[in-house]
Amino acid sequence: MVNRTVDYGVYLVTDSTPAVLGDCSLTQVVEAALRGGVGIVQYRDKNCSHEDAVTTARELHVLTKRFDVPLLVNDRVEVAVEVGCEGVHIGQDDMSFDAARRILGSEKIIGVTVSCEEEAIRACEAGADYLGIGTVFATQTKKDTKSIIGPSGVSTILEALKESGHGAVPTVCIGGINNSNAASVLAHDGSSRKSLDGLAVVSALIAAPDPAAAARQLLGTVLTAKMPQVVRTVAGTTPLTHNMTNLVVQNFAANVALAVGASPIMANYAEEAPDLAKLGAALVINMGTITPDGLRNFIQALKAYNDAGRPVVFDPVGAGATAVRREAVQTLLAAGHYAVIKGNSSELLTVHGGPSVTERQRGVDSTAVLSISERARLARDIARQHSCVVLLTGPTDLISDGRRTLRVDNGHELLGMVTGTGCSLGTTVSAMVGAFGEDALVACLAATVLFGVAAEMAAVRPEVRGPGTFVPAFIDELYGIRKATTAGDLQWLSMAKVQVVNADEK
Ligand SMILES: Nc1ncnc2c1ncn2[C@@H]1O[C@H](COP(=O)(O)OP(=O)(O)OP(=O)(O)O)[C@@H](O)[C@H]1O
Ligand SMILES: Cc1ncsc1CCO
Repeated sequence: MVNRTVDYGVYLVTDSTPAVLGDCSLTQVVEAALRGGVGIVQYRDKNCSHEDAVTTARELHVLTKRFDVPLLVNDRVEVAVEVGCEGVHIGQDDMSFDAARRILGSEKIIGVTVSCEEEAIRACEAGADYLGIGTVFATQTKKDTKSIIGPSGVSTILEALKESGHGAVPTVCIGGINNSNAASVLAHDGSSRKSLDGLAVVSALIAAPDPAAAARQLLGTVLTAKMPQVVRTVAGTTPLTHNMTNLVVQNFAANVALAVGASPIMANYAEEAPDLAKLGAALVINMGTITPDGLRNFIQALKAYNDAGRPVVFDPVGAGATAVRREAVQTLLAAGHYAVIKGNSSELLTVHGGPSVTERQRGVDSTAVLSISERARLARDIARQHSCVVLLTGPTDLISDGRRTLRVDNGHELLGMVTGTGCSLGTTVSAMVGAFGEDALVACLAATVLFGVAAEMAAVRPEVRGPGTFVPAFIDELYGIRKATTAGDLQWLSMAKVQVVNADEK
């Protein structure tokens, strides 16, 4: 079993046949798809010579390494060995799993195609690193399909995996998935108790006129479909959120945490941090009402959480407003690692720019005027700089882990008229990242969309006449969405406005 985090969200399987690739270059198409957010690539060519397969796989491996994405080879284990790529994918009629494992060793990824419950359970028992479940729909590229299982067949297999204790094995489904049917395939799997980790596609990317755009669209669909799982996990595990936060928002942030199903503790004394981290908490460091004593406590608590391997969310409130805050930001950034850095544009310009930045915030609200693309780039660059997820708030929120960058267009202007909505979003993010550590980007996305949709629902309630009446309605809607999600009602998901963006676009 390999010990690395693989993003199975959008899984590209190559096809070099003229009917699919046309006269395009395979490496160019794969590069575009990687730019669009593909998280894993499988090189599949059943017909070419060993030498040609090795040459192509080597070219692809140079590319995938640049994107820090694993490359697998379909069936041809000897090609994978020669190229030194990250693993193989084998079908039921290919080399046996045990033989492949013996040749490749324990560090390589081995995925297996399965089309029924028995095959799925057998592959998991043998030690498969992930399963490709299919064929979902009949396709031009795979006419030799034993069985077309449809979305309901996928659900049956997922259910069987859960029942047999293999719920943790990652799964993708494959066969005729494209941007028109992806959402419904994922929605179908939502009824099962184990969710798909991603979608494997061939023609939807290889034959797409713009593979990068097609990959972005697919990724947006996959990430959106994962949000209910985050909300359910928080509701089901009641994660502890340890807030070292400002004097203004203590009560509001604690009530928001309760509404989303988390357990808040507002504790500013760092001596408590090791114990709380041991209890599985996630920490929020919010410097809204910073003091010298507060700063010392932040640093000590940050170290305790880093030592315990528990996530920390940094909310550099008012970062650009005063010299004291600008210096505190630098001190806190240098003191340890954050899972998430969140803030408005002014705050994150200061985080990015260091002490010489020209951004001068007038208070805790943002005064920066940046375009959406500038904000996307800012979020992406800070994420890379600090190896974390960045959540840049405002009327449009931008979220990036340095590789995938998303915009969320949910929310309501009343959120900007109430103090502490950004801070309580930080608290919510900590609960979501604390409960759903496998993908902090998805956790941030779920928190942000949940906030935005709850605000939209609250704003249209008849009793809401302004910021004062908005606050209790907003808390009620957060609670309502949590309750609906755990009861299987995902109507709120249709209100989500999520798009994967190209952070390189000027
Ligand atoms: N005009 C707006 N329209 C829609 N949503 C908004 C608007 N302004 C803010 N939001 C939402 O409000 C939340 C908080 O973002 P904001 O940028 O106001 O944080 P902040 O400045 O850190 O707030 P605070 O300092 O009050 O805690 C986010 O979910 C964001 O999407
Ligand atoms: C108004 C205010 N002042 C310091 S922190 C805070 C809460 C919103 O950021």
